[in-house]
Amino acid sequence: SSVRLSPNSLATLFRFLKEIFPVSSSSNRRNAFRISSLESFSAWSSKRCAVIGGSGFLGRHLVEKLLGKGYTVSVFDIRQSYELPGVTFHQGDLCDKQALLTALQGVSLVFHCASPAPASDDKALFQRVNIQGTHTVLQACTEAGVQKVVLTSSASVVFEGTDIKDGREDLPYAKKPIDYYTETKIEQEKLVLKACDKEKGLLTVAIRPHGIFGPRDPQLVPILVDTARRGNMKFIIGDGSNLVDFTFVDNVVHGLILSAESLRPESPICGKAYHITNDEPVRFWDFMSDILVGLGYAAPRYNLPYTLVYGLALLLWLLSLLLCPLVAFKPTFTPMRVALAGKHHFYSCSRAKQDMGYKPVVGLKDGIRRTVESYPHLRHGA
Ligand SMILES: NC(=O)C1=CN([C@@H]2O[C@H](COP(=O)(O)OP(=O)(O)OC[C@H]3O[C@@H](n4cnc5c(N)ncnc54)[C@H](O)[C@@H]3O)[C@@H](O)[C@H]2O)C=CC1
Ligand SMILES: CC(C)=CCC[C@@H](C)[C@H]1CC[C@H]2C3=C(CC[C@]12C)[C@@]1(C)CCC(=O)C[C@@H]1CC3
Repeated sequence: SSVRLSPNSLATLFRFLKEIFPVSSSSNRRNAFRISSLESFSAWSSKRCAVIGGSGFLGRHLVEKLLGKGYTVSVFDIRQSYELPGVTFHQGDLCDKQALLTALQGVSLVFHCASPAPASDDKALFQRVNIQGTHTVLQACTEAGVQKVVLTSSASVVFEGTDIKDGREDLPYAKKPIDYYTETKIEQEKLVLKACDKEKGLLTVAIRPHGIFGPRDPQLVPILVDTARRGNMKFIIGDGSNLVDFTFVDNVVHGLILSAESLRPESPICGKAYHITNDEPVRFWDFMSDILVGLGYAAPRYNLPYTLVYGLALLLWLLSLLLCPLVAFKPTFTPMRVALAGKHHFYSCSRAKQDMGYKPVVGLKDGIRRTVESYPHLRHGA
């Protein structure tokens, strides 16, 4: 028979050993070496983590999974959207280093999942939170002795509004990002990957999901249903054949935890970016139709030329900018959404498969079914 030690019991064992064998710096070098090896081992295997942005859609799914896997979780967010036994909430702005330092005490692993919503399109806010804020997060992690940082980046960092088919991570960052959100996600990812420093003991990795959907998602399904309820979901932009990645939230959570657990000084994933998708590109309009029909709405049927819709969206966007001091209106079909709806954008996750053994845990059909079932209040006629 064999004895199994969990990482937590190893950490306890380490504290015990340290107490009974106090190490003096010069007298017992061999012991010091043993103890420091144990210390590093215990730190690497520690299950104390913090989720920045843990009140959000992805963050909350991540927190729930981490708890199920035996992690001790602290959430840091500007708002508290739920309560869960075993989770400590720290309400604060990630640009505030002191507030972060309090939340990061004793934490060895940080998941950074916070960002303003892409729809806000607020340049100053994106710059403050995604760029300056991430800089502050990295400083706080270094000061608090955090060993691993896992960033939720986005596959969109390489998307410029033109087709991407089976895009790999070595594609260059978008030179003309489609919006401020993407522009600042690029800078954020660069900052986090550059901070990876084995000598200083901080390891970082960036996970790039694409089109996350699932229960409690505040944007994809709600925006889609709102558009359908206003009678604007009759048209297909382009010929409807463009393939896109939509990623069920559980698969993103799986990729995030897998990357955290693979992040070690000798691992090939240090300082790198990884696409995490469902690995099942789907026609954008088939995916939208499955969700709409599942919720009792009609699927879009009439095709409109891509360039016409894009041109109109651009015009409306410019008008909204010009008129914003007089009337506040937000067009549903922004140029960014038209590009996302009418172009191919799907990504290869073979690097994640190879370096960390990633494989989606929920298939697309199953993910769509679970998502539709989770929105009874958005059903047609509800
Ligand atoms: N939803 C999607 O399709 C995709 C999302 N992502 C990324 O995934 C991450 C999570 O996104 P979602 O969960 O969808 O968004 P979300 O809006 O549901 O969650 C973001 C969370 O960040 C928090 N937050 C915002 N500003 C903050 C600040 N200054 N200080 C502390 N907390 C702050 C919000 O309160 C919110 O709880 C983001 O980094 C996003 O860029 C990447 C690819 C696709
Ligand atoms: C045509 C229409 C009204 C579609 C409604 C659905 C859209 C709201 C989504 C379709 C693709 C989605 C998407 C994102 C947000 C929601 C959609 C535009 C992101 C921009 C979210 C943040 C990212 O990092 C990239 C995503 C790409 C896909």
